[in-house]
Amino acid sequence: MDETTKKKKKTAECCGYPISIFFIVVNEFCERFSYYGMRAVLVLYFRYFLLWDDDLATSIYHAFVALCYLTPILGAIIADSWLGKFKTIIYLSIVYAIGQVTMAISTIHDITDANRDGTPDNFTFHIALSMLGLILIALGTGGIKPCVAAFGGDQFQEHQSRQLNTFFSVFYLCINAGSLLSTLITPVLRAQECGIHTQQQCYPLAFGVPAVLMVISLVVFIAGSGMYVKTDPEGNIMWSVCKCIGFAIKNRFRHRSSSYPKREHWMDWANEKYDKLLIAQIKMVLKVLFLYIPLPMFWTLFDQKGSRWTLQATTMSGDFGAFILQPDQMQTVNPILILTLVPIMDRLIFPLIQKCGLNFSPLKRMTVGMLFAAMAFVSAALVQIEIDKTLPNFPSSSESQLKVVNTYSTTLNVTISPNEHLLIESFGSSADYVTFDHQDITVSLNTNPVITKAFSLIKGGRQTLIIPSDPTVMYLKEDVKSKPREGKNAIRFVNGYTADLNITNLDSIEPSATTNYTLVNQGKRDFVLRHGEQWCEFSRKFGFGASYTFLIPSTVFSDDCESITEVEDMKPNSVHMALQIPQYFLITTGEVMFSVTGLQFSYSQAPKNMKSVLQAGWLCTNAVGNIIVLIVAELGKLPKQWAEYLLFASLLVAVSIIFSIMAYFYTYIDPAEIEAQVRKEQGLEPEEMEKETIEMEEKDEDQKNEQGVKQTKI
Ligand SMILES: CC(C)C[C@H](NC(=O)[C@@H](N)Cc1ccccc1)C(=O)O
Repeated sequence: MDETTKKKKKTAECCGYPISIFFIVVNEFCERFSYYGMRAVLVLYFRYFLLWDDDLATSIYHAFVALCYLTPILGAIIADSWLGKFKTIIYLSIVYAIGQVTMAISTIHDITDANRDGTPDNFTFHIALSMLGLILIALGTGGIKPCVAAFGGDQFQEHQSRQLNTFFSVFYLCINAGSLLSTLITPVLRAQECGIHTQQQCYPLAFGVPAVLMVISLVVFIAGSGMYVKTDPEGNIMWSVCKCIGFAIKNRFRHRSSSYPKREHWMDWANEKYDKLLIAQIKMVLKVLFLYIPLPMFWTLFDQKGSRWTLQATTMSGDFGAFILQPDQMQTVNPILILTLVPIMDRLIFPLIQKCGLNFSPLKRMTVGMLFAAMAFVSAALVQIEIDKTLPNFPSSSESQLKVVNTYSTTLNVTISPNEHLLIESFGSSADYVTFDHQDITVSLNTNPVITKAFSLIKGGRQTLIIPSDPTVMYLKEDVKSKPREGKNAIRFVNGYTADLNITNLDSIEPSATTNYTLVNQGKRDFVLRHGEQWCEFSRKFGFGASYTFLIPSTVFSDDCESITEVEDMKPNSVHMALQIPQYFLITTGEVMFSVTGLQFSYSQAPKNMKSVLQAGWLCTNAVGNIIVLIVAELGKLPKQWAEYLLFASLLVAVSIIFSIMAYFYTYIDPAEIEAQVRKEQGLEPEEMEKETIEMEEKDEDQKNEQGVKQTKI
């Protein structure tokens, strides 16, 4: 039975949809849960389990994401040239599940924690195992990605073209439902404590649940195997494509003299040796791939949601009254909006546009999607301008900033050479930082006798001059010079008490000493101060992104911690995270128009034996977009973040103009019809041809109207 016949095999239907689709969308839901769930805790695993620094953790994370969108090419080649989509999905899902299990095992600290101190003793083992796991996951997730969407499309018969379009929307909904649930659940699992010998953050559970979901995904897919329409690969198609293109180029070069008549298309130079059908199919694929060239720019903006926009959120306030939103949780707005916008677009907006007689063809939708993404970045720039107004005035690389804290018993007159005079009361501080364009300063205090001391400030840094109860030992302490990470608050204590103090979660602190900064989350936090039998409790409510120095006086125990003074080194964030919602709304509207349409378009414009290849080409635009983000991050940025957002928005507008011109010259095709025409011209399979022609006539006209199809002969 050849493939065309298989396509006509009657499949079980429910409400006009093939029942097999149910297994495919559930499989996609579980797979995306597995992928995004693992991704949600990956950077934290690198940072706090493997103890990598921020730069290494984020670079490896982005490299992994880019790899996940490069491996689709491999999966597509295997599927279209060798195993077929069904077997490729099964085999690569097994690789994927093994990868997830390997990753989960690599996070069990007890495996190498011989001394039972809660940290692994052999990091090489954990790094090697997790890298192996990640490579297998990238192979699996990327490899099956182009096959699953195309395999879903294959389940539909010719008369189900409207259902086919809805399938791609439902498919996208499942992706986002899976990713939304897992991004909410896995961080909670990670926050649990577990372990055999010592209780630690529960990474094995956070990675284990995605591994289980991947196994379920595989089982669900296998469960549907009796119902699928399975198309066999037609030999090593990719190799034939490469050879055919190579021959056309060589042949064209050999006949470059003007004495040879021109051919309609450069691929026609392969006519002498290759089948007309193959040449026609290659032309279809190349036309679409050419159209994809500008598309990575969309993903370059889109993928910055996870990086730049999350960083932007760390400088904002996430207090929504009824709940507190962490900066990285803001990203879940995207899948939530997808779940609401896809049905609205499909059921309301697109039909309405069609009713108005406007031809909103797929390529027009994609162009508008790009413009929405550009508007999202303009919105991000406006929000950034608002944030910048509230940010502290951090020192430039040539400046130094200094603040003075006085824990001496009386008010002091502090003179900082050459002409800075500050009057600072006991257990108080200078109002704000003083900026110097030189590093060497001399500080004089109006004590009796006058105390004078020279200091060298840090270039580009912020410091506090701590004047303790014995001012002769005044000293400099380095301050935070950027907003604390993840919207947390940086706090520290100066011990003005006469003896050592113990403070909850901090090391013991000597008299006159200052602790290093500790990061605390938003909300009410309690600290217990102890010295021997004496203790008192001290509570403070924190917002987002502030920094404080708490001055502990000698009377701290007699007045039950009441006299602790708070010095605000950095104001809490005041611009609300809700202001990011418009930019999320715009980028998600853009995503629905661009990504869901692109998925459908890549399927509908591909010849039947190259459906996965074109899906892989589509996913590759995402990989290139991710790589551009990496390069831009490395190359440094514009001095102002809002300017960078505007630059990206303008670049995308320029790219969308180029894309719209390319789209104008693109003629939509029905690959099946073109293949039938070529076969007819070749005088092949007359019976088969007849059947196809009848079916094509029966085909739903709606799709053509919807897509603005202009049938053409390649
Ligand atoms: C890039 C892929 C083609 C598209 C797809 N991604 C999405 O649908 C995102 N909206 C999912 C998401 C979830 C959570 C946070 C950000 C984005 C995919 O993964 O297949």
